Amino acid sequence: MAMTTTSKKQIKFGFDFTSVPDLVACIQQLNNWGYSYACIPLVHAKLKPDATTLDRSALVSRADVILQAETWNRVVVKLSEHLNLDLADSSARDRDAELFRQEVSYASYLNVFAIMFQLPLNGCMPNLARLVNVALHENMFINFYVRVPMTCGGRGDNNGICDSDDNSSGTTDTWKLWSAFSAACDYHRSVCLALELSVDLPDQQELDRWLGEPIKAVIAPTSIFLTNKAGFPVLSRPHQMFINKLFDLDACIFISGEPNQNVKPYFEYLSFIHDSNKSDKLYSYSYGYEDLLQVPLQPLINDLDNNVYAVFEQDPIKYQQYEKAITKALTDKVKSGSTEVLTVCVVGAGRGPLVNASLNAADKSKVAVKVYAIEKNENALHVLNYNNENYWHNLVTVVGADMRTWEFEEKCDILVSELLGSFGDNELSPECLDGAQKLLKKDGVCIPSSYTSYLSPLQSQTLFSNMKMFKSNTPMEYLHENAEQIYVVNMRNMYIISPAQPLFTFNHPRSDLERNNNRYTTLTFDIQQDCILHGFAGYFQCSLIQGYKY
Ligand SMILES: C[S@@+](CC[C@H](N)C(=O)[O-])C[C@H]1O[C@@H](n2cnc3c(N)ncnc32)[C@H](O)[C@@H]1O
Repeated sequence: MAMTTTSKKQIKFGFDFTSVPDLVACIQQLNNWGYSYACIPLVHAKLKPDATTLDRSALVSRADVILQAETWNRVVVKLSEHLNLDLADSSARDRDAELFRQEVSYASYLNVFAIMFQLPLNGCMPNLARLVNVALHENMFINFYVRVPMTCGGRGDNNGICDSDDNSSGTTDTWKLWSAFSAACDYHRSVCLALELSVDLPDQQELDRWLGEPIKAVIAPTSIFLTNKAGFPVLSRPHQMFINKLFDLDACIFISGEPNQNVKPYFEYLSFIHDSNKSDKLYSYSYGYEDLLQVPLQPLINDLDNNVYAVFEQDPIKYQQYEKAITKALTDKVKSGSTEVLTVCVVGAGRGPLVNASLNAADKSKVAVKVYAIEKNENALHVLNYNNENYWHNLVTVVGADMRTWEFEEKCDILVSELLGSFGDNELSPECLDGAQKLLKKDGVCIPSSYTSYLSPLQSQTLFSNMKMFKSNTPMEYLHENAEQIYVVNMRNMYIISPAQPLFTFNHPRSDLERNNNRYTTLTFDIQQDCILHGFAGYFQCSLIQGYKY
């Protein structure tokens, strides 16, 4: 595929042809412009829109052999616009249903990239949804792109289409129409959104809400572009900002306009704004893992392997912050009059990055320390012993034990750990540290000293579909089990419905060790607009030592 390659990711570009008298010439033109994908009507222009014949063998599309199979894989075909599957007249409805079946069947035979159709803006679509479900049931490899204008006046020149006589729902909110349709298709992962951008963008909230939808294609009409002084197409600032967010979703961007105009500059301009968008280091690090659900680790029950430790150790920020926090704790102790050798216990030491941080901190603060590394994973102990001999000059005491039950004659001044899950306490840090607190002197310091989990309501059809399919290919089979599970995920295709609120806070050391760690609370969120609650997004904030957060 001829796609734009940048250090960040590839963008897919295409052109949306309104009619294609000569398909080979059209694909040639596409290549000349540097676009990769073609969006074309499936049915040849020779077939008049009002044709009623069911025998379209000579008319449907073109013989598939005129294009190579891999070229068809880069084609999105548009179903006939005149099909109306929800007509009251049953014979006309049945005729259109048969034409729909034929077109979908032929598109599926061609192995096209996707099948596109317009969502009826009168809100009348139950039979369309039924036929889409039937088609998906019969052919699991097809993808439907449902073309929806982001605002009601956004579909080409058909301004005010929602006000037409057959407007049965009376709604002008195209998001609601899409949402109802997608629910009628049970949020099937092969029913995706082709969002048509409008000249006037809706307000920020509505824009953000679209980002929670499975947008796989974006139709950018040439009419949304402005012309700069040099005569080249440019986008307004709000359009630029929105399209940059769409690039992140990996959607294919289709320019739509007159094919006889020079459309190459549109593609060049969009590539330019994509490349000038400042690159996000973390994003490129996690590229390919967006919206991928993973079950959180349970390092207390399961012993981690070396790959997992290696991933932890790549964190560019965390260990620097720990080193700073341990340095502060050591200097604070010395300032407060302590002259003896200070004892640092690293509990859950893994392969030793926090031991390194402790030794570095001792060097920096010029405080004499005695370091203990406590780890219950017997395999990680080999690495700790190796590091001790080869790098730590045998200055560290390596202990194979569970921190909750280890008997320690002395007490330590500083208890260092990193037992936090993505939601704070979900890897049982509070329970482990409560058990380890007996290792700490009365005036000892815990690093981290506290952490708080945060929660916000979330709309994301993509995450919801991924959740449904997590344990099986049959969405219903494990639905409830899957829905009760928490996941670690790098979220991209989502909309945060309301800002996050703090949930549970844990402090260390605790004065009320007799209290268990069960927590229950209720949060109330202020919701500004209609949306679908698919789940909750959680994260945590941690204070290593007062004044330090990561
Ligand atoms: C999230 S890992 C962090 C490892 C290391 N500190 C790092 O930053 O790479 C947590 C470690 O704590 C260990 N661990 C968990 N619970 C423990 C317990 N109760 N006693 C001792 N070690 C424990 C696990 O085996 C694992 O090595």
